Amino acid sequence: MKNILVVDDSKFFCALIEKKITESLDYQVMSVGTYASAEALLDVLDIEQIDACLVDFRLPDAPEGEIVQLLAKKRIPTIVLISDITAEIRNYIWKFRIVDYVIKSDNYVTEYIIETLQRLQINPSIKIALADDSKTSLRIMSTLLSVHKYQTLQFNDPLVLIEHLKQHRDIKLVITDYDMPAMNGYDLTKNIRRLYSKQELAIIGMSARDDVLMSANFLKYGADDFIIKQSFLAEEFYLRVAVNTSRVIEYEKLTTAATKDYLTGLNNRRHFYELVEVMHSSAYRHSTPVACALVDIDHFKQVNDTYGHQVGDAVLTKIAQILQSSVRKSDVVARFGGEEFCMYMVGINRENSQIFFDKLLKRIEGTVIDVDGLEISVTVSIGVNINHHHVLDSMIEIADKCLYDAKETGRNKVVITPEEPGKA
Ligand SMILES: Nc1nc2c(ncn2[C@@H]2O[C@H](COP(=O)(O)OP(=O)(O)OP(=O)(O)O)[C@@H](O)[C@H]2O)c(=O)[nH]1
Repeated sequence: MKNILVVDDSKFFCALIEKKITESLDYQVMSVGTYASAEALLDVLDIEQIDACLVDFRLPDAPEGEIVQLLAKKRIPTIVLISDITAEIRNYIWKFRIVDYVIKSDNYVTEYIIETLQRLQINPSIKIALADDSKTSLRIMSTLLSVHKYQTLQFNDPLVLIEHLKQHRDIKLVITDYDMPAMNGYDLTKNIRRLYSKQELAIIGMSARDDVLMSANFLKYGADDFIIKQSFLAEEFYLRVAVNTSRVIEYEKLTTAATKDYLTGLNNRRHFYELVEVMHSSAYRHSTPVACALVDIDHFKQVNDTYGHQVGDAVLTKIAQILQSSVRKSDVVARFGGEEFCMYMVGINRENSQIFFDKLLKRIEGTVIDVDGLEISVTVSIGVNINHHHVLDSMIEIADKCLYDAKETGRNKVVITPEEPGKA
């Protein structure tokens, strides 16, 4: 477990924030009240184990913010607590590349700290692309974002960025300058919007131009936000990045909840139908061979009854992984419910279906599933329909009959639909 170091001489505040952090985050909290004790602790601790630091700007033995400098030297992400912010103090603390500062008297303070710490946990999985022809701008933005632990990719050519976005769908935010030789920010925004909706990827436009229309135009072409380079403030930049990436992540979570099985991460039954209906009608029209298989774990009730539901869940998750990793990207695997899975594969003939499902059966039988030291093996029965029927539900119904035969005739076996007369 990662650690948060709190340096504050108020015992009340330390107790309050420790309670809030341990309630809502997977962090262990260490608290000290002085600069000297923080320094002594940092000398003996493994810095890698400290995920973030929360420090009071004014400590009894270091009243001028010396603690901020100490933590910056150790490169620990730091949130500064302060009760009397002035322009001078603000400039001083930002020099040390802090994560953020928080005004202590504010009622909202603990909530804001928790949100910021939560973001520091999530941000390493968020990829942000930066488009700017100025290497200095790219470096400044990338450094700022790395303090908040975001992953960044830098592009000085917008055309290269567009190609990258076509190949990789994991970028959550693009921050783009306006003036670039190969393509301006408006055109880049328009091009990105042809590839991604606002829910899938956010865009922030940026410009140093003194043009009042720039912000409105960026937004009209599909950007979500705009930052003026001249009045650039780190705290504003971070908030805009956080708001825009959070929106995309929240949408992604909603989509995942609607389409994926919560336990195994496979497609759920509803999404299987959404994906496969289209594939199947095309395969049927073009007489492309398909295999529709139902896979059911044998005597799964016994696993639950003997070892408990948690072990049962681990077994389901492992089998799901095996099924998903056995097929091509173009095939669809879903959990249909309970211990039953459905697989739909395009372009596989009778001979290859037999080879594929026999191999899958053996792979599952030979897998030892380790659940906290407990070693379990299971077998599956598989019913496969490779005969064409234009209705998808009928394809599945026929596979289900084969599965029933596999169960009835001994389990741990594959039953494939017999050849249809006249269709050899
Ligand atoms: N752990 C766990 N168990 C589940 C889940 N969904 C369904 N089950 C259990 O799966 C078991 C299915 O049992 P049965 O339908 O009798 O089938 P079986 O024991 O596999 O027997 P055969 O299919 O005939 O080989 C039941 O005990 C369900 O409670 C789940 O999400 N997690």
